[in-house]
Amino acid sequence: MTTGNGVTGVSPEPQRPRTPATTAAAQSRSSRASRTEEALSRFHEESKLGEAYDARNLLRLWPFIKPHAGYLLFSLGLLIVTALLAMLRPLIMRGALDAIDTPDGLAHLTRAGWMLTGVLLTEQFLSFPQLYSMQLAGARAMADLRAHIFSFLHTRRLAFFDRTPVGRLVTRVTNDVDAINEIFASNALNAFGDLIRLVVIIAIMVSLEWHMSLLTFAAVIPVAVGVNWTRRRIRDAFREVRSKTSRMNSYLNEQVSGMAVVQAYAREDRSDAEFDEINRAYRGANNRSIVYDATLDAAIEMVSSVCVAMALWYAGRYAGVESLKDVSFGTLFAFVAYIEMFFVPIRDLSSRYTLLQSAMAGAERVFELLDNQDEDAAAPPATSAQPPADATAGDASLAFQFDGVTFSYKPGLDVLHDVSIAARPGDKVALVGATGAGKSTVASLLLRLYEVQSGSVRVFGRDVRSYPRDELRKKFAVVPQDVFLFPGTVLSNIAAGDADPDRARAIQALQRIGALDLFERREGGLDAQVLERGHNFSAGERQLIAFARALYRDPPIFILDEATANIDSDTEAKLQRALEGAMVGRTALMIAHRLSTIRAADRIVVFHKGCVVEQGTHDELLALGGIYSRLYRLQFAREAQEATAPASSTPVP
Ligand SMILES: Nc1ncnc2c1ncn2[C@@H]1O[C@H](COP(=O)(O)OP(=O)(O)OP(=O)(O)O)[C@@H](O)[C@H]1O
Repeated sequence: MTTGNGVTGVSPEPQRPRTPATTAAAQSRSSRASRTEEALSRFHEESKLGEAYDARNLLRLWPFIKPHAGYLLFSLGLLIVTALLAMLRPLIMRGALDAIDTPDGLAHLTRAGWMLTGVLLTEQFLSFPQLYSMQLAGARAMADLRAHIFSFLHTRRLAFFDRTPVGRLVTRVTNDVDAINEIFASNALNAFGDLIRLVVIIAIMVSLEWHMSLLTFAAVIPVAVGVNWTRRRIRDAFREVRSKTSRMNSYLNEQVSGMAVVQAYAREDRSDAEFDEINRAYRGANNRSIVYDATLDAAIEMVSSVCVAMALWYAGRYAGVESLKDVSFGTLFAFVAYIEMFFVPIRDLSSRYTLLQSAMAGAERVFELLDNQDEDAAAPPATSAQPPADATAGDASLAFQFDGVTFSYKPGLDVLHDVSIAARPGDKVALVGATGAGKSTVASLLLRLYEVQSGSVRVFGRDVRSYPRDELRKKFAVVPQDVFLFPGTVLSNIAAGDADPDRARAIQALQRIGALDLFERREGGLDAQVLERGHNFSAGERQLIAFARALYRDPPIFILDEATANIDSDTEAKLQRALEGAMVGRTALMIAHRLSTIRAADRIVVFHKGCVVEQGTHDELLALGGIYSRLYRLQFAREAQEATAPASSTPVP
């Protein structure tokens, strides 16, 4: 069900009598809900673009078209030939009709028939390579553009993905590029041929009979007014179509990804209603573009018919007039044919213009995305290892070091405040603190997924901003809380990022965490198929794969974000011991909620509301009697009692 203001609502509840208090509460709820809707809609809907289309956006496509320009030129060459050939047809007919009363009139007619056949066949014969080469150029250029956008996305910082819905990005790479491709696929570049045709037709018409030509040309004025009137509206309609497509893709992406929650919370009806709303908006935007397009088409068709009628009227009215004496039947026939031909390129030009508008809308969106380079220029240099001007040399004997780091995802809302942490090579540092205290953010900054606002983050003495991206990331292996698996096999997932997976190394990695048996028992073993997002593996199995992936990578620093959260205590105990061996000599940053993780640490850093409030060993912090000791008493002490017995009795694999 949809409310009047366009906000989707759930199925109606039974009406209760409303007191002033409940009404006020309901109003406040509804205004909150509509604010949320507005915010969501702002997030999903496209930003408003400039008033006029910038045709320069189409010129910016040239680098992608240039490598395939040969096909394009070939196609345009053929286009000129076919356009000129089409012009010959009425002239051939005129010759035949004018000669019909002469003694060899029939022979003329037969010759004209053969000539027409020849012209038509040549046109058709040439139109295949013309269309084929045009579409080939377009398909290849657009494939290059899609590849460019995709690699461009890889250079964006996470902050960019935080504020851009996935559906919008999908729309850029698919629908918007398709809209540009329509220039080639629908032969919009035939506009070039249309113009040539128009010029030739005008020249022929004037040479045939200039009075009647002027009547026809006068009709161009209402057509021009009509085209101009619809042009703006079609452009706006196309912009809206693009925007609604993007919204629909975003919504579909969210709903399909969150299908488990939708079904578990019986949210299907509400989702249907929301989708209905988006779908209706999309259909409305499409309808508007269709209406304007059809109106323009019909108007041009009507003007063309009126012109033919006027030409016939003129010829009939002034048949005996001196200046028209030489208008033969053949000329009149050819003239009427040229009037119809005259409006074809005009009509085609307007529909090609419509396509061009759609393509420009697509190009505008694509380049809007590609232009955000400055905003997200935070992508680390790919090759240069030059440190930024404000980077100072750090202590090279430290594996990593946070020095007075302050960071916020949104301006003014500090998530980390003046954080200083350091770890020597081989140290195991645990970050402890309440939910939302900023622990995972520390890990993100270490990988330079986000940029610090002040202070510095150094890895092996070097500011992370001075590292080429690949070099920095190679120093880490991350085992996140929520493991992402790519479709493929267990082996390809363990060897993620490795084009040529090393099976022996993957087996060794699984062996080291004591999970080889578990995966070998599975049908297919290491070659068992992993479906999208690893849905056919349990959360614990996914975490084990992530551990194996980390060991396979063999980096100097591990980041474990509550990495054993989904593993049963028995397996976790085995894993802990196996990891102790595997991680000897390596540095680890462990984000910990469980005592077992904290126990493995040499040093514990306690976070509270984005600040480091305590640092030290387990015993030191207990003795301090601060936040950690309170946390320990409330949470870990019970866990310790429960875990001691089974954990200590479990044999090491
Ligand atoms: N991408 C993001 N954009 C905006 N805010 C974010 C983002 N990621 C985290 N935050 C906010 O930053 C704060 C710290 O988040 P962080 O994930 O670092 O906490 P945490 O201590 O790891 O929490 P948890 O223990 O629940 O994993 C939280 O208030 C969170 O809402």
